[in-house]
Amino acid sequence: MENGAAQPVIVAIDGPSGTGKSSTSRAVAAQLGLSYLDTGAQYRAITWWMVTNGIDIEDPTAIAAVAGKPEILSGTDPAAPTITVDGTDVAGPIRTQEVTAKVSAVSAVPEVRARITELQRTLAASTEQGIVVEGRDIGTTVLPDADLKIFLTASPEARAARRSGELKGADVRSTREALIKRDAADSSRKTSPLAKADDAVEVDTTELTLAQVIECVVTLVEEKRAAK
Ligand SMILES: Nc1ncnc2c1ncn2[C@@H]1O[C@H](COP(=O)(O)OP(=O)(O)O)[C@@H](O)[C@H]1O
Ligand SMILES: Nc1ccn([C@@H]2O[C@H](COP(=O)(O)OP(=O)(O)O)[C@@H](O)[C@H]2O)c(=O)n1
Repeated sequence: MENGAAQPVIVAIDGPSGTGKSSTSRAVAAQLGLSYLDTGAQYRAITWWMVTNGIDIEDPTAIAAVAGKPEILSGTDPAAPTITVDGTDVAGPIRTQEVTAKVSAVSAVPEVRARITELQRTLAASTEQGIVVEGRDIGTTVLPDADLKIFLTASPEARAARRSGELKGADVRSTREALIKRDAADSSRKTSPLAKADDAVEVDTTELTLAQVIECVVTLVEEKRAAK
């Protein structure tokens, strides 16, 4: 057993859309008494602000010029995560098809990434028990010294089926095409693309239930905690 207070544990969970990052990260954080940060929600929030303020999404220079303007706040309680922009609750508006279609272009702009990465590092450094941070570049760029890095994968078919199950009325084929397009944009951008860190544990969730993925990650975190 360790002496004194336990060291905070930092967990990075990355992977493409629909692999189970959000559901797994939230549940793991809740079970282990850790904070939870959905970094995709932050990129969606800044994209929502750009759209709402009429910024041309095709113009990286215009995006860069205003990247510092919106104040983005993330609440990290896994039981009730929150996201606000300049004091407005944007949890609903950031999930629209319009924001989803535009988020990859906005999040590819280096000034946007620098801004959001700083917010993420500040939040991670301020937790007492530790935090589960999920996204695309957490293990590679945001928190390269994380105690545990997980990279979730799943077949495009499984991911599309999961996503279209959420978006009522969306057909699996067009959801699959949109996912593949977003993966390609996120993986090919110059600044911190979607990538597996060399020291990440890869978990293919295609044939696993959500409960099995959660259990697998909880076990890995507990092992890391015990070794600290
Ligand atoms: N292993 C799994 N098996 C079946 N459904 C899953 C699994 N993991 C997640 N889901 C479901 O798939 C959807 C997308 O999961 P989510 O956690 O939002 O993925 P991501 O954050 O990677 O985009 C959710 O409805 C979730 O409940
Ligand atoms: N760490 C991160 C997280 C998200 N993102 C961007 O934000 C988008 C939305 O992320 P998300 O996690 O909400 O996406 P879903 O997988 O939930 O659909 C991604 O497609 C990326 O363009 C990023 O660039 N870096």
